[in-house]
Amino acid sequence: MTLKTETRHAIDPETARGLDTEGLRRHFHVGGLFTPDEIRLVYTHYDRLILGSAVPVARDLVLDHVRETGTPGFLDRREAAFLNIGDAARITVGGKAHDIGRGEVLYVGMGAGPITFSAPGRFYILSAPAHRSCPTRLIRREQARRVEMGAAETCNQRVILQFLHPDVCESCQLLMGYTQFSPGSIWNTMPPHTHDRRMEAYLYFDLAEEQRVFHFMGQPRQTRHLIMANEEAVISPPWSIHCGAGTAAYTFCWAMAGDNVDFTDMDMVPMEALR
Ligand SMILES: O=C[C@H](O)[C@@H](O)CC(=O)C(=O)O
Ligand SMILES: [Zn+2]
Repeated sequence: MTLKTETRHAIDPETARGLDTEGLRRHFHVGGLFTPDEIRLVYTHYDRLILGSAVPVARDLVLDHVRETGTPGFLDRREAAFLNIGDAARITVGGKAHDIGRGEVLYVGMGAGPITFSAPGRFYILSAPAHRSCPTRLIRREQARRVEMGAAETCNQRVILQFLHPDVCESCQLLMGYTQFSPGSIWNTMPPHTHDRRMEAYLYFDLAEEQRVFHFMGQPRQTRHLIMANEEAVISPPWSIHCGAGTAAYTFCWAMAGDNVDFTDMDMVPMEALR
């Protein structure tokens, strides 16, 4: 079987407060992605966002029927985005081939049909329910919206590349992109924020094997941490902050689903409010 799907239920912040490390990881940390010749999906009950991976090596991988969605085809009532974190490869959707380089994103609209992933791509999968069909589109790095943030003195100089963003590519509710650091900068999203209107998921990648990112979550006055290795993901509930510091440089893909697609709609948490 080349498709493995796991379900994560949504939990409330009071329940999350009482969890130990293992419990927090069971609910919010996602390991085991990027297994060769498999499609792995995590169906979350946070805005029904699905995240996962497809790593075709010896053969093409096809994403079509996923029992958890209750529809004959995966994209019948959903939209998706695929980020290639591997070498240049091909994704075929509805008979059309898209050559997708490293760091590029393919947006696929509702109803586009089965998706075929070809080697040597290493694909991060994101999908959310959709209510209409937006055009399928390959987005190159230079087409993404660039937002420069932070400073070297605060170890958080970084560029946010926004791919699924209203100014770049139309979607129903998926907003996504990735953030890359300048050498010596390791802090993402500090000071942090919440956005109760949208959940978020992070995938940490381009992190050296022996390095880790300390990812922070929880309500602003009840913070917890999760230790993340390369190519591991974390689910951020709408009530949670999401930020992190690495022991070395890394890149992370952020993705959101929910009530709006306004990237700047955040409730900033001043550092003095954190506990
Ligand atoms: O809601 C937005 C997300 O948390 C991320 O885009 C933040 C981020 O990439 C960063 O500050 O580096
Ligand atoms: Zn956020």
